[in-house]
Amino acid sequence: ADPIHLTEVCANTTFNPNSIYQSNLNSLLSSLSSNATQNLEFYNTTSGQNTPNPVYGLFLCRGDVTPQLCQECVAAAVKEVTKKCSREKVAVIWYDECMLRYSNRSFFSTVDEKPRFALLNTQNITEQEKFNKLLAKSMNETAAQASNAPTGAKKYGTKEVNISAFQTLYNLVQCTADLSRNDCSTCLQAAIKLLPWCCSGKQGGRVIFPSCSVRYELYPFYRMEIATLPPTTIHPSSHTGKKKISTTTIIAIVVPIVALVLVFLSFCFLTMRARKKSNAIKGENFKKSDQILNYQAASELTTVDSCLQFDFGTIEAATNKFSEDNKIGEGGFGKVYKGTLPSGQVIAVKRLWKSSGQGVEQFKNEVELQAKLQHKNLAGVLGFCLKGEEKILIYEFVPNRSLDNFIYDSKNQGQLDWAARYKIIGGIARGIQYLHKDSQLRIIHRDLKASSILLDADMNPKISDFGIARILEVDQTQKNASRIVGTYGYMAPEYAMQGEFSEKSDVYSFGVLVLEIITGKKNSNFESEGAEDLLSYAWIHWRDGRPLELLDPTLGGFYLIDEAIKCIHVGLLCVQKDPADRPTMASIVLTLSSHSVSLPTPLQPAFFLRNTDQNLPQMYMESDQSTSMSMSWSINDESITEPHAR
Ligand SMILES: Nc1ncnc2c1ncn2[C@@H]1O[C@H](COP(=O)(O)OP(=O)(O)OP(=O)(O)O)[C@@H](O)[C@H]1O
Repeated sequence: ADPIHLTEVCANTTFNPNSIYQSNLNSLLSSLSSNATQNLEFYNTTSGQNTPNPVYGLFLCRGDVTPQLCQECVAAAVKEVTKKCSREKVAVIWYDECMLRYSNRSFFSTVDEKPRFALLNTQNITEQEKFNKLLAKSMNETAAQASNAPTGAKKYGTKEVNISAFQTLYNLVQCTADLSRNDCSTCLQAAIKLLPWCCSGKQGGRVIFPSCSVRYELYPFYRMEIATLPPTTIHPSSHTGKKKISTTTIIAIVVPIVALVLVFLSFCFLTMRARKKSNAIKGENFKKSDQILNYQAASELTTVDSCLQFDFGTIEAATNKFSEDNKIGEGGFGKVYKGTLPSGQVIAVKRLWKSSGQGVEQFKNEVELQAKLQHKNLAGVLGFCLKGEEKILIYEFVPNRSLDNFIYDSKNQGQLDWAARYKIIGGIARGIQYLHKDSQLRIIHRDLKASSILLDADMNPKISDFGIARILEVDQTQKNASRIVGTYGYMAPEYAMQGEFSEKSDVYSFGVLVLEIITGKKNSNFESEGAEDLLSYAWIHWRDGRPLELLDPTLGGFYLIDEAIKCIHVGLLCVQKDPADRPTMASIVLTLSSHSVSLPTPLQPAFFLRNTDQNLPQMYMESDQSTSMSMSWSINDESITEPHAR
């Protein structure tokens, strides 16, 4: 079988064609290829050591692959990396069976945990708690076994553990052979720690670093006969004992396993064929392995710092030194500038206020995770930039400004006819659904509002700031856990009062947005006869059987009645006081896209945060002016623990 390509990362420092670096790299790659034919499974070398631009490189084959497969894998890796990273000085490419990397810096005998990525098997496990314990224990034992080999020896370990009479857990760990015992152990521990993060509750998972990797499955994915041999260079006297154990175990374990594996493989093969088309996987690089292994890319962290980290000088140049002419807005988190990269790509640059004290590593990690979230209705994160205390986020530029510029502005309202508004509502719903359920990270936006919905050239909505609460909060200590990010008029009562946020608090904000989009009225600063806020106003019209009177007069009576009623109905259901009475985003998306869906009757919504309510904590009254802010409050503040919703 052909080697299975997983992914590669090319860093953004480049070399010139026909340079010394290029010729050193060429000889490095040919030396790696030829050493793979010498039956070596690990080889590191430096090319051009006496030139100003040496290149350091290595390959590592998985501990159980045959010399021939190792050789084929390295050859494929050389070919592919030359194509994919043709000008980059630093690259790493991973296959199922091998990895190859090179750099302009010497990385031998050092632990590198980045770039890294994870893959998970989409099947769930039962009895998660018991499984997690078993996995942690067996992984640690396998890691200890592999890292025990001395520097230069093969650092590879596998372990099979019975979960039940019918199920076995298979573990595999490996380090590059140049690592010391301690370094290998450190690297494997770091990778094992990430398993719950990527693959909790799943039947298989792997975390892959340049210096080591770990993987587990409920089926044998490595060659058992080689895998059961201990590392060749250590403890030769223990070979016989181990072999005896394996011989007796083989009879008891391997026979049923082989039968199970055959059943499993036939199942996989059939499933794979059936799903081949529908099983669309995010991330081109993972398609092949996903199809073959029924795998789904998990938060595929192709995260090399240099890929996502922009140089401060580049951003300064792109924004004309953060000039006022380039400033496009200012929000609760910082000023936003339009910028143009040397490649011509237009970007939005958010220069965060300097107040936050979060750690750089966690900031980076969070941005890296979020950069992987890709959806038509999200304003994507492209990267970040750090300098001293400066923290800057870089987004794709969305040209048509934010929704608030259209829905509340009497001059622009007319530009949004009914079809445009319905498309915007549907797009926002799909974007939130993706954040809640479909992305590998479960993200609760916490600050949905008209100004966080940007519009592209075709007036498609793109949700912005979707992970900013996480980016700014990731490293906050638990004692400060009640920090609130949110905006007056859009916050669900339980979130504003008790700091409890969930998917359902986003649903509440979505409901407010829907009502604003169709009425052209703002929930905060609401001015209208007969009601004190937009939600009461909508409810009264609904209750009195006059819902269509709610619609924005600038629509001029042109709308589809069914769609308009559906939007009002959904909007009112979303702003119910009890989160359990609010629909999920998935059911909202379904409702908006179907013709006949029966919905429950809405009750009177939660009326909350009205200017006249004297019982409200003072900070909310203040927040009316600043529209959005991060607020910390004391958990013990009595005024907050009393609910005030009517
Ligand atoms: N990716 C982007 N593309 C184009 N314009 C953007 C982008 N992100 C933000 N903007 C513009 O910058 C303005 C300020 O954005 P920002 O997200 O900082 O604040 P906000 O959403 O208005 O308020 P807050 O941050 O307080 O929630 C927005 O109104 C929008 O017009």
